[in-house]
Amino acid sequence: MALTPLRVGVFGGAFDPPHNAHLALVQSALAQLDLAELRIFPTGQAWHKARPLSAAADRLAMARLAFEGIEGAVVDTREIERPGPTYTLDTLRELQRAHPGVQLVLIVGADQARSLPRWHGYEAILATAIISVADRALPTGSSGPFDPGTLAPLPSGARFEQLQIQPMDISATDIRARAARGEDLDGLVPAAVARYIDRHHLYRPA
Ligand SMILES: Nc1ncnc2c1ncn2[C@@H]1O[C@H](COP(=O)(O)OP(=O)(O)OP(=O)(O)O)[C@@H](O)[C@H]1O
Ligand SMILES: O=C(O)c1ccc[n+]([C@@H]2O[C@H](COP(=O)([O-])O)[C@@H](O)[C@H]2O)c1
Repeated sequence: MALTPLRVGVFGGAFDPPHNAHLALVQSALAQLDLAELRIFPTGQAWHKARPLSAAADRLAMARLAFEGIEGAVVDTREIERPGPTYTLDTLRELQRAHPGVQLVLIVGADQARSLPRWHGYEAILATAIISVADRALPTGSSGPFDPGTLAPLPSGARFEQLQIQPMDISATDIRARAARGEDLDGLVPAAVARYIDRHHLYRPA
């Protein structure tokens, strides 16, 4: 009888800063996706983002404050430690080598799911991991469910799962702008992250 492989969740992000929608996503993934654990990867060098990220040490410290109290969630430093541009495929391959036989479940918001064909090694990623997609509220207020059929090309054998979360109109971009104006971040980031941003004067104009 074939044993069902253990499922390990993979959730990456700039986390500049981590916010309450990230937290909801992590909690929903652990509740819904039958994961042995969920590994969270602050990005090293985000080749796909135009703006430079905040220091890795700050993003890592905030990710630890945001996620490490959650049972089953583990903050993983390997993308920050790996030199060169951060490619998710490298992370998936490293995890496969370290934990042969596990089923990797890559968790993304709908915006990132739609951009998957532009990711490095797109077809290999879809051959390696199940993609679990959380809907993301669009800034206009509309929230379109992600449809894998709209991905072109869609490799045969690609597997998708939907992750149910309450759509939350929260983005790190908006939080950085609010912090720059000296506004309160209550309800947008965990309290410990808000204190870290304040103490380290993150996102303030120079
Ligand atoms: N409000 C949200 N709802 C659903 N998914 C989200 C939300 N915010 C971020 N995500 C997902 O979390 C992952 C990491 O996101 P990231 O750290 O880039 O946050 P962000 O808010 O999108 O940041 P930025 O505004 O700086 O681009 C991505 O897969 C993204 O789709
Ligand atoms: O590997 C890639 O080519 C790739 C392209 C775009 C995004 N990603 C990953 O997707 C995750 C979410 O990206 P972002 O921009 O929302 O922080 C993060 O872990 C990125 O490293 C990865």
